[in-house]
Amino acid sequence: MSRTTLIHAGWIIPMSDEPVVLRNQVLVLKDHQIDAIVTPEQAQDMIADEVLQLPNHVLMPGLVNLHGHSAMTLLRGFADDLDLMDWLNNHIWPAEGKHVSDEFVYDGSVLAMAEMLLGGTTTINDMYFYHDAVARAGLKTGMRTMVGCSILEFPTNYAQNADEYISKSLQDAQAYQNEELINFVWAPHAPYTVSDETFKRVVALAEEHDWLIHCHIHETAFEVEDSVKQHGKRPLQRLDELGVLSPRLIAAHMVHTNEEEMALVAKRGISIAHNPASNMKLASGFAPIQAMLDAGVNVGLGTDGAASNNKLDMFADMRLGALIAKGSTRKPTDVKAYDMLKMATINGAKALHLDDKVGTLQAGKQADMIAVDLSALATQPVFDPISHLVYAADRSQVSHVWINGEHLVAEGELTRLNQADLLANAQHWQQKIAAG
Ligand SMILES: CSC[C@H]1O[C@@H](n2cnc3c(O)ncnc32)[C@H](O)[C@@H]1O
Ligand SMILES: [Zn+2]
Repeated sequence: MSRTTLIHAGWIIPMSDEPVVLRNQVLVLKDHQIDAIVTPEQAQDMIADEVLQLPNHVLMPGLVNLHGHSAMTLLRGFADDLDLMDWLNNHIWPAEGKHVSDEFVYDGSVLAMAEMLLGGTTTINDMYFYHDAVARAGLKTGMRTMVGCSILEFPTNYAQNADEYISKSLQDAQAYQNEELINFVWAPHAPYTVSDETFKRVVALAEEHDWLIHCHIHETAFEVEDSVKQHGKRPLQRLDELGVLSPRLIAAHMVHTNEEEMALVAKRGISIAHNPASNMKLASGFAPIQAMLDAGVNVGLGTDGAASNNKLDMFADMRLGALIAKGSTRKPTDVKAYDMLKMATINGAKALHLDDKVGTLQAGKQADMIAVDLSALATQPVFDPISHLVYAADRSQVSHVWINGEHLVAEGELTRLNQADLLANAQHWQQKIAAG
């Protein structure tokens, strides 16, 4: 039987191309889908199973976290104040070698997804090991999950070599073929950990299985310089020659990108996942986001993992991303509030080829949406809700979250998950990891 909910919202921001703010309108939610946006007068004649009054709230599409490693919540605060290669080689990879297992990934991913849901994230583009555990966490929490199947040339607890990463990924994906909210993506880790031969295989497999590709690219100056030493070319050029650059690719970071490369990225139709907090914390540098947008590149927003951010807070990263874009170029008009809001919603959906389903509030789309309560003192008065969402609001102001029409956060509380269980589990892992 079909179920209708009428949501009366103070402001509705559908995230169309131009900044549109609808005042005091009603969104009609029918089962999994957005049915219409109507006036309160039109809504009066409608029969509904539920009516929600959200007079001080913005209703908008859910946030799309375009780059993350969910399970790394269990390593949050484990190694701070280091640059990327020191952090990975001397701290994170040894710790992952000791602790990462199916259980670690499931528990860490559920914790991450709970944190993200409470903060208004409705899609995560993940990249980690033990893909079945990530997919199970997505099903448990109700999060729309892109399960990134990592591939490296060296052994980890999950697999011994590229062949094994690939065969396990294909096997893991089989069980989830009919799950609406779970999709699988190839995730070759980075140009410095994946060989030419494996990249070529990934391109062929992506075409064969119609999967996207998600890869860390040009994250640090060291990565680019080292590639020039090892291969005689910058990573992007190497990947272009290997056929990796296409609209299937989501390039995480692209901090060190020159003008020629931006033009190539635009020409190849690649999307970029910008991770401002992780780039600042690992001291990787400032990605030239406005220049990329000007070049016509689709740029989305990501948190990266909780071990390098250390929050999974898209509101914090929208604010940080918009501020550092201006500070780094000394141009106040760079990455305006609405540009950033697009990055965190529709641009992310486009990168994941999900924009026919989510990313905007439009009739016929799946209902991935959030309500943000602006009645807090910190977001008063309201001249422009778009400004507040990017520059003033906090994730704690997210009051309601729906994914595919399911109400997963209501009045700021998780509806499916028990917070006390999540806390107990996090403490269990803290003790285990601290014991070495
Ligand atoms: C194969 S994906 C998981 C792999 O990536 C590591 N990782 C986490 N954050 C970053 C980053 O910003 N750059 C490069 N690699 C990263 C993570 O620890 C896993 O080993
Ligand atoms: Zn990453």
